[in-house]
Amino acid sequence: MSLSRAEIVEQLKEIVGPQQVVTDEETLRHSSIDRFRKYADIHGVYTLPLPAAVVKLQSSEQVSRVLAFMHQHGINGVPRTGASATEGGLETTVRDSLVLDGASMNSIVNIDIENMQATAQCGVPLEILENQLRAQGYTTGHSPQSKPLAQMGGLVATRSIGQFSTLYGAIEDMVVGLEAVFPDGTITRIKNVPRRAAGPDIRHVIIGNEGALCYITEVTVKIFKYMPENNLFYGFTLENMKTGFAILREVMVEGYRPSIARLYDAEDGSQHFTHFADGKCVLIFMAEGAKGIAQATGQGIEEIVARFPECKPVETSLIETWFNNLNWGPEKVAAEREQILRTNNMGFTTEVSGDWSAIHAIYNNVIQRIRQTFPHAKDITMLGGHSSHSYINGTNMYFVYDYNVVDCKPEQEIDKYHNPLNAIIVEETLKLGGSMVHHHGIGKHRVQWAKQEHDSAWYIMQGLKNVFDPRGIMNSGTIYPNEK
Ligand SMILES: Cc1cc2nc3c(=O)[nH]c(=O)nc-3n(C[C@H](O)[C@H](O)[C@H](O)COP(=O)(O)OP(=O)(O)OC[C@H]3O[C@@H](n4cnc5c(N)ncnc54)[C@H](O)[C@@H]3O)c2cc1C
Repeated sequence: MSLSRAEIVEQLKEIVGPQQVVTDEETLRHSSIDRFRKYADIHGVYTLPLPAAVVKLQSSEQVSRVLAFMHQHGINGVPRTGASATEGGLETTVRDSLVLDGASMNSIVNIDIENMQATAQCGVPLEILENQLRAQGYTTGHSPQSKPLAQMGGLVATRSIGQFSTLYGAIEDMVVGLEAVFPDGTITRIKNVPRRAAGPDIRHVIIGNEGALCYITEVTVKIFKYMPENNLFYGFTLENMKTGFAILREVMVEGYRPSIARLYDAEDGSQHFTHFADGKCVLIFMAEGAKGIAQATGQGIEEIVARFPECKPVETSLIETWFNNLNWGPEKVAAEREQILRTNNMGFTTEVSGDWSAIHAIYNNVIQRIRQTFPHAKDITMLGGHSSHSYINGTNMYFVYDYNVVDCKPEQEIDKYHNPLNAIIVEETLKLGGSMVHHHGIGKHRVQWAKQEHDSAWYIMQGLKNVFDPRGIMNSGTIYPNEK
């Protein structure tokens, strides 16, 4: 027989101690959502079932005991660390869920310069780890825009990516080993080695699981030498996205690895680079690393861009200024809330990827379909996007859309605007063989396309869920559609 809400809370208090179990209404409301429902949140409207409690976890052993308790009684849990999620991964859609907060597990366990790796608990904010490393002349190389907010567990759980990905890779390229706890309470540790061929790479069962398979408690990542004195910046304006994609492709195919390689369309470019975009697309690069490498990379980029006469260089200090103000901390989140309340105008993003032969068509088809078919297109105040992470075989497209919220209650906003716009972007991407999600995770609002995204490989995805979370207690409705 299932436990009542009061029984869940009582038994949890016995497991972790009463101080660690938070049940005040205000905390529970804010813990029932993430930034996908930021409009409703700003207006104080919460429509999802409130969790029974937020559990402040202190150790892997506690995580193990709590998961085993949930597993035994069929209680749904939503793992959380930095709470910067944007795709509904933190929404509590099941009654009497528990929010499993790992933010207090925040020790940097080891910085191992000899072996160029750092180990941190799941609740260590990336910015804290990065600052400690930089003080010693090293870097994680990971720099998502949410660096001041996000923590190591969530960064790994979402397969996050940072602004310097073209050089350092995304989080999956950085993770050496990890510790995680599975729903039956098993604590498992994947050891730190440079490489091995001992069967499939099981790190990938954990990286990107979005809390739907296991709880990440500790992470070891690679570190790199930090040499900002060698950074070189480049910026260009150009007429069209097609040329921009062609340049990005050339840079990647010729083997250059700038840390930043970004292409903005005219609308997005005007938003970010008001001081010089002049209604044009914008292409920017940063070269970094050891001096010789940074200079050779910069020279290579200049040579490639020179083959495209429509590109006009801009003063490099303009790019550096933009770069230094890119990240989002709590103050920008607060300012955004205030602005949305004042203007009723808000913005969202949807990030996808495609190979070189598809990406321009994905970009065009999405923009045209939104402009021509979205019933509330007149409320859109900005529609565009950028490519920010390139690979030898393709790139991503990060669509950005702002709109005025007109004639709808706060709780209706996502269905009137955000979800239909998301749907167009996902559908157009899947049609051309791309991936519907490049780096924010599937969350709960792209989950209806998860099977289509994976197609016949869904067999493997489903197998993981069946084996590791047979009772379906881990973040129900995230990655795996809720069949009930
Ligand atoms: C302003 C802004 C900018 C952003 N920029 C970027 C960017 O540049 N690149 C990028 O990749 N993302 C970006 N994001 C998205 C977000 O920051 C990332 O997804 C980040 O990795 C989430 O980390 P977090 O600690 O905040 O996780 P949370 O928000 O707490 O959780 C995210 C997801 O991971 C799960 N989870 C959290 N902790 C654990 C754990 N310990 N074990 C298992 N599952 C867990 C949660 O259940 C949830 O599904 C941005 C978000 C914002 C608000």
